[in-house]
Amino acid sequence: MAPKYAIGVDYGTESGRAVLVDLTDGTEVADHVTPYPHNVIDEQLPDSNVKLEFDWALQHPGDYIEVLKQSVPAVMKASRVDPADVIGLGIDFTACTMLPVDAAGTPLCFKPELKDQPHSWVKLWKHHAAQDEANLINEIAEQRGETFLPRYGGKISSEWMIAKVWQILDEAPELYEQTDMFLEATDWVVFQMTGNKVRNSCTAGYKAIWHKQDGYPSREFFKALNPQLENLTETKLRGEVVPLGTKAGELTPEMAGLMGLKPGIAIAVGNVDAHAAVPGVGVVSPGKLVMAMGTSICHMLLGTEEKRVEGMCGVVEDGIIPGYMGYEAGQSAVGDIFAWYVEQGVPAYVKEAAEKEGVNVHEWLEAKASDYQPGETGLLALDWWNGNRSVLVDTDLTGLLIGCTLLTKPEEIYRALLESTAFGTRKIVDAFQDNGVEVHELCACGGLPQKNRLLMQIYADVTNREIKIADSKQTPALGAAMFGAVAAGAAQGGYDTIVEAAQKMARVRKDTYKPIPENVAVYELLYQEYSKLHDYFGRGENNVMKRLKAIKETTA
Ligand SMILES: Nc1ncnc2c1ncn2[C@@H]1O[C@H](COP(=O)(O)OP(=O)(O)O)[C@@H](O)[C@H]1O
Ligand SMILES: O=C(CO)[C@H](O)[C@H](O)COP(=O)(O)O
Repeated sequence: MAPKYAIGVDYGTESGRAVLVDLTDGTEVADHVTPYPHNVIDEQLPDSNVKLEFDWALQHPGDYIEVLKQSVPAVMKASRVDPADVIGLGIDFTACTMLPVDAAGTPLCFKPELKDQPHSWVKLWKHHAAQDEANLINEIAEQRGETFLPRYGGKISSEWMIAKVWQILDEAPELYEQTDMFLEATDWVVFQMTGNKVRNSCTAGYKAIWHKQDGYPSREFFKALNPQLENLTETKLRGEVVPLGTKAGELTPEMAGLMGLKPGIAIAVGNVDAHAAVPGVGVVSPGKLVMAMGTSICHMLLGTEEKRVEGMCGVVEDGIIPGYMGYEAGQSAVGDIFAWYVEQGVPAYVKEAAEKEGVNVHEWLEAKASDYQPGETGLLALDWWNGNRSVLVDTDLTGLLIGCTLLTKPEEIYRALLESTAFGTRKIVDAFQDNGVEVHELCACGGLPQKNRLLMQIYADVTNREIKIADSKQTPALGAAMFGAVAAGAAQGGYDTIVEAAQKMARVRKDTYKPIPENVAVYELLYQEYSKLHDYFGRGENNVMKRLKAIKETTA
């Protein structure tokens, strides 16, 4: 029989990419990236004078369709694979990236009369302007002794569905009324391809407080937030929630025409980028922490029991791999911090030198920073440039760099920023380990492990654990393709379970990053200092970051 193929489409923060995968062994035959034409909308609405407030991050839903229109035909063309041999397609997405739609499923921002209303647009995962609502959700849930709270590390994040929905109700009540449903963007794109509105258990579980046995929180809880939210889950969040790997439907003839595929192929229910990466890197059993390392890091882990872990993003039964508890934690900015420094903090001579040497600024700084030993810069940083997702769960926290002198060099600051993110990951590893969820080894995927060797060695040294690296450059997309193959099923040339698909299709590289004992010892000392700063600024002893933010908001 001719080999069969599936396509995985990975929707990242700034771009979407499609990968065409051979189902016999996971070979990535072709890939193509489409940058989102509108990128992240965080200053002004498109074709409008409307300026956005601080902490907003929106997207244009049309950009997601553009990825299907450009990247899918591009991989078909490059591979010369016969469309008849493509049996399934899966997608993964950033989350919670959500949007309000009308009864026909049309995004409200597509309506001319609503396009100038910021709340009609897609709220990207890193939209952090619903922190007030998140704080109240946590306060009220705690007062009421809601049993869901421990499943989310004790705090519901402002990045998630309920805080974002409530912000819309608070700030744009008419738009809330006009909304027929709030959908995760991943479910909306699947709806575009199949005509079926199906909610996936992964985003519902991690981002919308849905539980396999208990469903959503009670009407009483929502009423306590705001009486207008009492019926939220039966109305604007209604819809069947189905497990990962389920076939959401078949590709419609119209979309097949746009994408260069055959109508009727199996489309898997939506998934989250980091979660799809777990089978993508071949992890289908406990003890192996998968780090999806890009603009942010998501830390994914399987376990057999539901444990309480401070500040984790969530534990969801079957949330990653069926049969296991799926744990998620994360850091809201990692690559984004390095990007900030490269774009905003580096002197002109660095940019000129990098250009002269034919490397990018990251590469130039990495090479220079590699000449330093751990501790030699005298610097230490807190990695909260975009708030803290785990373990403090507080988007109002901000960055900190300590130890600068008149002799401090850009590469030293760059190294301190790399180290700060490794310390943030160590906090997460320790939180799991200390609460009985074992972490034996780390598996890294995403853009960063391909780009920065120094960063990966620092992570091995700071966590004192070996790090395996995914062989795929597009691990979430590979995982999404696996789910596409499962949606198609073995009878069509796919797989019946995600475990089988991962065993056949995933690979890690032979070379790994191993901790260097001398570095581990110094980083242990630095980590103790990091921990003191972490608790001092992050646990209420000195709320200077919040006070500065409050002053900024009143004077802006
Ligand atoms: N050489 C480098 N070292 C460290 N970070 C880098 C380097 N090159 C790019 N980055 C960062 O990588 C991030 C993009 O990661 P990537 O995995 O490609 O994207 P995404 O998170 O959107 O999927 C950006 O935040 C960028 O600043
Ligand atoms: O919270 C998430 C998953 O649960 C986001 O999707 C993620 O943090 C964004 O990913 P990336 O940095 O790869 O764009």
